[in-house]
Amino acid sequence: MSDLMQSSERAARFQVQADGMLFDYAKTSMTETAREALLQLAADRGVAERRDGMFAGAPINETEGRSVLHAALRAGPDAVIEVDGQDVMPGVRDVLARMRAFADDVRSGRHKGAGGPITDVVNIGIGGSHLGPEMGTLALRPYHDGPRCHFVSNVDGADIADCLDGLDPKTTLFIVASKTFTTIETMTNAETAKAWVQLGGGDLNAQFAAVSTALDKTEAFGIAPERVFGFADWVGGRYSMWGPIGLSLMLAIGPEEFDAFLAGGEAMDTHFRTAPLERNMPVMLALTGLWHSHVCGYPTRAVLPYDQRFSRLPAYLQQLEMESNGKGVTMQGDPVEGGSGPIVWGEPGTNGQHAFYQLIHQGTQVVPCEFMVAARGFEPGMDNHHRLLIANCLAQSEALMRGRDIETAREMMRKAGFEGTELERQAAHRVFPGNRPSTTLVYDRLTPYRLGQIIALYEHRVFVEGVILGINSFDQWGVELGKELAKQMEPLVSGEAAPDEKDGSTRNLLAFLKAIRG
Ligand SMILES: O=P(O)(O)OC[C@H]1O[C@H](O)[C@H](O)[C@@H](O)[C@@H]1O
Repeated sequence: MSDLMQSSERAARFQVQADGMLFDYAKTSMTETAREALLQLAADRGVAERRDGMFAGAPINETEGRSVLHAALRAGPDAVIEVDGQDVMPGVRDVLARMRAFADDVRSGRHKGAGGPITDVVNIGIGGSHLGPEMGTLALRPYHDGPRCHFVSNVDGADIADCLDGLDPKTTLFIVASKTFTTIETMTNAETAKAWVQLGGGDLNAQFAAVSTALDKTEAFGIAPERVFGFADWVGGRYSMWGPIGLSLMLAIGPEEFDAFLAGGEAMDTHFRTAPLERNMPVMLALTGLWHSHVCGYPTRAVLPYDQRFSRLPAYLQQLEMESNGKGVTMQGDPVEGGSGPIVWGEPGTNGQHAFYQLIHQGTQVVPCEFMVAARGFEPGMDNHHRLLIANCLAQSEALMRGRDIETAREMMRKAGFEGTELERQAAHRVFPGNRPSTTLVYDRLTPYRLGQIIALYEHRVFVEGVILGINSFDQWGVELGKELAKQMEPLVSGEAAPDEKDGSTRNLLAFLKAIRG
């Protein structure tokens, strides 16, 4: 990598700029020849055609026979997008208008709970009905001017108990967010919330809203139709924060800022649809990812936002990337060539530097790092913090690339007064192999518009990687088996049924638990 960087043109040739953002992939081992081959692969695998099919409403989610149209949720006022010959946009605009009206009512205090204006909103959902709004709400903290927003997802009672502690059952609004409205975690938490509101003298009718594709089920749960916000099955759960699933975010930041978030997403859609592949940010982010995972063979990648408000971005991207591309078979059901998409993990910088960066710098596995940093923060008078943040981000990618050789380490130890074998031993610990790849995404500030751009960037990146690997990025059959077995397991935990059919380990675990639980 250092050799490649000797070329004075490297940095300019290995970057993509789009609408005020810069994606640098110069600190990788990708050569011009490799990039040409990767671009050829993208063309051969039909990335552009598949992309156009997605935006046109073709049923590219073939295993479920569905279109993939989350982009319709952020499409501008003139868009016409057809599914089975029907324009879906009037429906999209209608539900968005209803969300806006509801958000305005709640935020202005016109829509009240039993105890007066809504002070707190609790989004009850999991997976795609949780991670997006939670990540986005944390990311846009400087824009919050609505009720406080909280998120409950885990079936562990600790989650909802800790959330409700200190909230008022007469002024808390619950949004039950579930595409299917059958997810056991969400339904269990929603029932608990219902009982809590009832016990506390709240107004069940006014203090519950629902977001779902299953309108019969929201009605059966007892949520008034005027507070049900529906969406279609062509919006995948992990791609859904742009529509009704984003209601909690809209309540926190207001409809206008939410519009800016949508506009950012749409701007990235336009870029993705129109920029030539070599200057297309999602395409180059995807090709860099595939270079690392499928050519270099690095099994994981770290997402390292130097932006504290992106603290939940790694978790969000874990679902987006691993639930989309963590599959062993192609669309046709054949084994995936070269393996599924990579393991994604990460933490905001600088925190990670004081924890797991040791392995990234000196461990024997190579972890491609995806750095992100804003040029400016939101904290007036704290630019000293922000300068340090940027400096650390840039220093890490430089250190990963340059490393430190044994001669330099020896020299350091000599200066520190070491000699002989002790000098050699101390020097060995101070060697950094270097030649470790990273990319860096730079943006001005984490505004709603930028958030929209960045999330759409990653969505399209996952799409491109999926197309090239031949994977259907829009189903998730791999989550089913565990759910089925959990259903069978519950009566064994409660003691209603005997675990005779289970394996020895599971029987042993159940017996140990039973001995404690009684
Ligand atoms: O929105 P829901 O239907 O409640 O689904 C919530 C989540 O659970 C499922 O098991 C899937 O793994 C996720 O893709 C989904 O986002």
